[in-house]
Amino acid sequence: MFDARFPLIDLHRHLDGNIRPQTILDLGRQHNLVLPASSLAELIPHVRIVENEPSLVAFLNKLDWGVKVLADYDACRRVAYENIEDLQLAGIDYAELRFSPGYMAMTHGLDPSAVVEAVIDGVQAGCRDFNRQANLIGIMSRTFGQEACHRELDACLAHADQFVALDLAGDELGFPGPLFEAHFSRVRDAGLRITVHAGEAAGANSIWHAIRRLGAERIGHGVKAIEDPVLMNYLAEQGIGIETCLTSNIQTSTVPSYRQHPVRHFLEHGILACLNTDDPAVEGIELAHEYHVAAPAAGLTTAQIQQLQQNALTLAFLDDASKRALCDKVGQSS
Ligand SMILES: O=c1[nH]cnc2c1ncn2[C@@H]1O[C@H](CO)[C@@H](O)[C@H]1O
Ligand SMILES: [Zn+2]
Repeated sequence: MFDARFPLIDLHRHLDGNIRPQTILDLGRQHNLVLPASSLAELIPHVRIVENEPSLVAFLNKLDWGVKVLADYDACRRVAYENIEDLQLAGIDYAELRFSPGYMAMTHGLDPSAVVEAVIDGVQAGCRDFNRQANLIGIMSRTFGQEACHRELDACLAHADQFVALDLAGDELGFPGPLFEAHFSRVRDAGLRITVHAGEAAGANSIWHAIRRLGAERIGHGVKAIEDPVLMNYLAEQGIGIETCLTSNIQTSTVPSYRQHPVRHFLEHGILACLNTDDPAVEGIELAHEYHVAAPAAGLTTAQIQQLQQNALTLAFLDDASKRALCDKVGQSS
């Protein structure tokens, strides 16, 4: 369904939502941690969605074992490195990998700034070894409150030159955008780009707030934009991107079925929507599934699916020269 002559891009992919079940087992053994299971088959239901969850928060619980095994900085480096190998295995040419250093540091009392360093190190080694291109987006996990998010932001801004953007993720209903205005003012002062998870669990107002008060240029999920025609026009006119994650939206019960997903309306309205994974290991999918299975099931034509692929390049936090270089590299190898 996607065009192999054009770069395959994942702009919304949580590095800490993509920790391999086998790695969870390995790290658990290595550090003598108590896990809910000792075999892969028994572990899977604890770390992967096997049945759609009733809510976003229920879905997010499935990410927890992945970070609970991050007992030291080597473990953080390893999962970052494996994330790049996964890009190669999935045929993804360019990804923006996002992670929450505070969430990764939390269980074993690691220093979030040193977690950032370990992730950068693993990503750089992976990009060399697997001939991939990736940029990093720092996440503030709203679920742990304003103070924790300031500390996460400190850790990211201490390595500001290694990030292209900052994001806000986690429990959108429990911790709404207005709690994080001061944080994003710091992000803007640092000259970083901004994408925000909004309109996933909460409504269209959460998207308006992310754009107007937080400075979002892209919106993660943005499903609820469909409820507000004025917002739909605004997104199209301003070229604000929607990072759509179809399977994730089903698994969190944000939308009842692929067929009822608003992505078709976004495209028909001229909104720059693109297709992404979200948390591939937890969801049990890869980007190819979203293009080949989920997008057709959402009622998209081949032309619309290729539009999604092009929109990802338009929306990437890359300069024009890097975008051209990426196209040239893919064009030459296909
Ligand atoms: O689909 C999602 N919606 C909102 N937050 C998410 C989603 N997937 C992961 N995270 C959140 O991102 C951080 C880890 O990168 C965690 O806070 C996790 O809960
Ligand atoms: Zn996400």
